[in-house]
Amino acid sequence: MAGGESSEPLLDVRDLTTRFFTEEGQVNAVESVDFTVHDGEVFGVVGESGSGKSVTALSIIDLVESPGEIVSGEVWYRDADLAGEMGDDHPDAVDGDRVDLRRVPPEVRRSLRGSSVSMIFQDPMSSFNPSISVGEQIAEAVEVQRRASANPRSTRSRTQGFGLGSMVASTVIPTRDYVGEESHERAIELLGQVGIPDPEARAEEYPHQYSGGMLQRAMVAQALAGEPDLLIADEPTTALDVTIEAQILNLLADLQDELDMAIVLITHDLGVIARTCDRLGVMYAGEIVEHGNLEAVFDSPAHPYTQGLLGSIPDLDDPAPRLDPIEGNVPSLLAAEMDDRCYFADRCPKAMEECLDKPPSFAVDGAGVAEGADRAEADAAGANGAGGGATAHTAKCYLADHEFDEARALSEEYFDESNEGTDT
Ligand SMILES: Nc1ncnc2c1ncn2[C@@H]1O[C@H](COP(=O)(O)OP(=O)(O)OP(=O)(O)O)[C@@H](O)[C@H]1O
Ligand code: NI
Repeated sequence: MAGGESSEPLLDVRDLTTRFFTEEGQVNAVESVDFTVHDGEVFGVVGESGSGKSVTALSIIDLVESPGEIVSGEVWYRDADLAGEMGDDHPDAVDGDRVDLRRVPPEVRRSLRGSSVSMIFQDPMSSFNPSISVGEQIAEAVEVQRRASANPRSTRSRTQGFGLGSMVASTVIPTRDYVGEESHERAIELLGQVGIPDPEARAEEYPHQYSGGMLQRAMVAQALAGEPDLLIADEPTTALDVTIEAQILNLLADLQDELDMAIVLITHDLGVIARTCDRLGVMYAGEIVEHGNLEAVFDSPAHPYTQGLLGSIPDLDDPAPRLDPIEGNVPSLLAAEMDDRCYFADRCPKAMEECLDKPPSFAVDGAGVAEGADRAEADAAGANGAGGGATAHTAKCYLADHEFDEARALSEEYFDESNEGTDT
């Protein structure tokens, strides 16, 4: 490979599948999800409630809780140092300067949390202890990362070079006595960086003394403590009013620029996607059903679900309208109730007989994937070092690559009849 900046993605998620094994049955929350995130870019994940956005995020950083389980998939993360450390003991987890986080020991995955990949959530209260001052908690996060980066990550050097005691101390949140002055100073600096006025004084305050927007900023500061390369933000502005939302989105954009951090931004709001993202994946029923760069997906959406979502925000400059999605219901993700067909077919105005088979991922015609000599041009045009794969516009929909044929359309009654029992 030529020198210069790596064209390999920072994160490459392949065939990720996560299920919950509940008493009611198996829930297919995330089904064979593929996407990449490149250095310094914002990748958006959009979809209705229950489509699998949060479970996708939690799967990447290995925070899925029982009865959930990641049943298959690869999560390739580019980190040359880590790849070097893992090479001897876990050769199958390493490919060049990338590491499959699914194939390294769990303690190695844990050690990356905060320092390489950080996550912020909709509810900042969930990230803070109400009885400890905000500054103290951010200082703790700084301290934890400081210790973690002072210790080599690999299991071998950990078990050989350090006793079990120091290994535990480095992974458990230190008590306040351990938090050094430097970490406190850094915490105040971070609060200032995320736009908290008078950070020195505000650091002393407790979470309940912060407004929602301020606490959201503080959570961002906490997530930045380990200087991550990738920030996963799950609906970070959903609970906020429009003005504060805009401020937080601007803050994330500034930080991303300043720190050259990549962001995965999860939202159900296409207006937020339009304002912030370079590329996006549209999720429906646990799958990414359309994927491409912002212009491609917004200008020529291929999946009728995406078309429906976009139809519900007629004016992108007016952030007010909420998604009022397509008629019908999000399907049950219980495996026993899922038919082996396009999951959107029963809500789709253009469903055809072909949609009774599960659609593969089609390249949307005329976009993203160029032929022959144009290919190199298309790759070169894919900025940010993104290759053809990253710029490709794809959709899991027969119509992405075929004309709608009235003669093969499924009548509306088709699904009503096959859903008998739900009617009165
Ligand atoms: N702990 C759990 N036990 C069982 N099922 C779960 C659990 N957590 C999530 N699920 C299921 O996984 C599916 C995907 O949920 P997820 O939270 O990822 O959706 P989402 O797209 O983030 O929705 P929202 O916009 O409401 O946050 C849903 O069907 C949900 O019911
Ligand atoms: Ni969610």
